[in-house]
Amino acid sequence: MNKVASGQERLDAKKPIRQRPARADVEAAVRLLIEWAGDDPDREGLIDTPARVVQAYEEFFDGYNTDPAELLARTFEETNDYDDMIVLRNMRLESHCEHHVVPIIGKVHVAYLPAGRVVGISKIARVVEAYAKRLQIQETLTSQIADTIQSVLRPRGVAVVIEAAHMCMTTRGVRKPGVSMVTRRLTGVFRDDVNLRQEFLSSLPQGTAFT
Ligand SMILES: Nc1nc2c(ncn2[C@@H]2O[C@H](COP(=O)(O)OP(=O)(O)OP(=O)(O)O)[C@@H](O)[C@H]2O)c(=O)[nH]1
Ligand SMILES: [Zn+2]
Repeated sequence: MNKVASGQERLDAKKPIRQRPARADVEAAVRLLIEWAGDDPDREGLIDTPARVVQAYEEFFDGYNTDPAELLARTFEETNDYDDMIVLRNMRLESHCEHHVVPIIGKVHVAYLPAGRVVGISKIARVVEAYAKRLQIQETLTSQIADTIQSVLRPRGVAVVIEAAHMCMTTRGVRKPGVSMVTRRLTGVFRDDVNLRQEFLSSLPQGTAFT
């Protein structure tokens, strides 16, 4: 098992990153937002909405409760010299933009080249979730996923590509539906070896962010 954090760091990771405000205060804040929208928070259809929104936030932002590095702590020695690319394509991305707190919906593709040890594939998807379920910008999300896998698993290289639609651009503001943003982070051999990088990038499905 890789060493990923000291005992104290591990204990800290189980706590939320920040002290949370009281639930009642947050529900009161949602009431205010309903009034700001122009509606009556006491009408029947809205009376339970503050509680629902607070609960939804617990789901949307559950990533703050998880230490992504810890998720990769259990690795398996690969004894048959498997040394080629391992690719997880088409992981659905559901995140929220840190500027407007509206959804970012897309796809995440992750590849790594192992150096003796491999990780359970679901753990890669869990790392994606742990960072996606936070307030994000796409560039940061992309880098965090790649850099965590690189620093904990220490493979020969990691490649992360994200293609996503930002609701802050499609449903408000500039209102450009159909636009997707593509970001990528390459480490190790994926950064240095043009052919390898090309092999990975050309294996990715194109234009799939909205499905
Ligand atoms: N680079 C980057 N920008 C993002 C991301 N998500 C949203 N944005 C942009 O963040 C910017 C915030 O700009 P501001 O001028 O501060 O906010 P705003 O007045 O609401 O901007 P508009 O969306 O243009 O109306 C906007 O251009 C968004 O499109 C992201 O993941 N990465
Ligand atoms: Zn936004």
